Amino acid sequence: MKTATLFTYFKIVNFIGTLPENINQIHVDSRDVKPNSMFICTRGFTVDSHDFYQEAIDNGATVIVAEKPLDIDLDKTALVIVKDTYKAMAHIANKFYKNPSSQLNVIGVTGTNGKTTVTTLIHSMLQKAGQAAALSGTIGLEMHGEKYTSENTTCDILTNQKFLNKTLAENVPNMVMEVSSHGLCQGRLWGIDFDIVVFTNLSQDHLDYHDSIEEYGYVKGLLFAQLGQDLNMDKYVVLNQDDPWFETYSYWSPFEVISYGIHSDADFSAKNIRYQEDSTLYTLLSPEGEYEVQTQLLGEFNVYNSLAAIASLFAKGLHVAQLVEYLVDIGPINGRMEKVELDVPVTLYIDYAHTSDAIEKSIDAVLPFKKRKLIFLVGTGGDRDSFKRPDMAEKASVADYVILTINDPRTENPEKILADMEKGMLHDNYRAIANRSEAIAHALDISEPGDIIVFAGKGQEDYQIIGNKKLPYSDFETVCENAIKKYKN
Ligand SMILES: CC(=O)N[C@H]1[C@@H](OP(=O)(O)OP(=O)(O)OC[C@H]2O[C@@H](n3ccc(=O)[nH]c3=O)[C@H](O)[C@@H]2O)O[C@H](CO)[C@@H](O)[C@@H]1O[C@H](C)C(=O)N[C@@H](C)C(=O)N[C@H](CCC(=O)O)C(=O)O
Ligand SMILES: Nc1ncnc2c1ncn2[C@@H]1O[C@H](COP(=O)(O)OP(=O)(O)OP(=O)(O)O)[C@@H](O)[C@H]1O
Repeated sequence: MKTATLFTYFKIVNFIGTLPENINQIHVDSRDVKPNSMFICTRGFTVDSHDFYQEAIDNGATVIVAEKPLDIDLDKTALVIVKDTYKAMAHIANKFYKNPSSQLNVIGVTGTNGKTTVTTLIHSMLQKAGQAAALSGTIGLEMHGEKYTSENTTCDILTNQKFLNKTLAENVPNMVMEVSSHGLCQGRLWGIDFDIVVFTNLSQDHLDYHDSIEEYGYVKGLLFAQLGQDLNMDKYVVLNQDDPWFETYSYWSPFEVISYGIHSDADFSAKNIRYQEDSTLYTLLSPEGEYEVQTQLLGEFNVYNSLAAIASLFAKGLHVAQLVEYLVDIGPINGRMEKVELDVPVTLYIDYAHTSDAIEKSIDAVLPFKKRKLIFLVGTGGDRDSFKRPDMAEKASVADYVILTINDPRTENPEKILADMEKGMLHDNYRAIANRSEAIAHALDISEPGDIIVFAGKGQEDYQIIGNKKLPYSDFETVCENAIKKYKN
């Protein structure tokens, strides 16, 4: 790629040295730089990578993009000074990777809860419709059945553009992306031309990062504004009409809104919902008529998620009758209200609920078929959003017996995390156990045949972060081991 062509549509403060004719790669981490690369310095939350330019040069960088003059040998490396390296990176990456999103059908899903579920449903349905699709989100990146790990739910600018470029190069026409508020706030989505944007819901989360729930809501709304203003494009906004942010988001974009909901007169709505232990049934009212829907996903929240997925693909031109058929065969989403298939006399679910709203919804999902006790194990993470802890415990108090534990302690004192949660408990029928494996063992130990146990907080994750170490850990394995110990010996 001709280096000079990458610096258009933003102002250069100063060019120093001679630009190489071409560069092979672009990097933001000095440790990853390869010969003849561009290294873009950024002011991060923890470090300022303007401090690592020398390492980048030692690794072969021939162009450094920075916000200030740096003391470098200009014979070998050019220095390009810009006002804002994040914005410059969005422009440079977009050009370097050939603006891939403009040639793809990109669907972005945002909201506090349900992003992974909705993106996975859309991805699965597209594939069933014979349309190849790539996926990016909390579970990682996926294309043609191959999975790649990612650091974040919403990747950084370079990773996004690179993956979109690969999607296009491999003739995959669709990209389904989870869009987090951190991603929007940090501009990780800048340069992505979305076609359909979807909103699940908004409730309290991430208030360690956002100043208020209002700011959090406005940041999420950036996704709708990001559809742009070119009305020659076939673009849609898919919104949950039952959510208080519906009205606000509906005027953030000029593109047509397709609504869904249960308690409102939405374009896609669910009536006559029947909750069962292994499936959920409802009548779907849609612009293409009435359909009986059956899904293996449990609970009212998954009725919303399935409506969001169906409405999004209707926006893309697929027929509702077909979408309803595809849905029947889609199994539970990894670690999201997923039943543990074991021949034991208790019913066990692994869930990823880690906000108070998700905990409420998770409990609501199992109450309709509760025969004996409901034991709810709830965890929260260390070093993150301590405000939500009492609320989470309060919502969990609806269960007959609650076990308070920790998802990832990180560097925070475990006793402090548990004490924060205990403040919200509404009854005394609970135990606080910091060690997650011991907490799970206790849940099974006190269980009796006929009980339901929900293990919330870790979902499918295969690690636990203790201190600064990421250690192998699995709720599935721990639950199975203890269930077998209790009921099979
Ligand atoms: C607080 C936060 O959001 N941090 C994000 C931010 O990292 P940062 O600014 O702290 O990076 P940094 O460590 O200061 O490094 C700055 C730069 O120096 C570079 N560097 C660093 C060291 C070195 O030796 N050489 C070098 O060049 C780094 O590669 C980086 O480019 O930018 C990085 C790249 O985009 C993100 O990976 C990182 O997410 C961290 C890991 C994170 O945990 N973020 C969470 C809060 C988050 O974003 N979560 C949402 C999901 C939320 C949800 O819905 O649950 C998400 O989208 O993942
Ligand atoms: N539509 C919804 N409304 C409320 N709660 C939901 C909804 N969908 C899922 N949940 C709850 O949230 C948990 C996480 O679901 P999911 O992974 O789909 O959300 P997410 O937005 O991707 O979360 P994260 O980005 O933190 O991974 C589920 O296990 C369930 O308890």
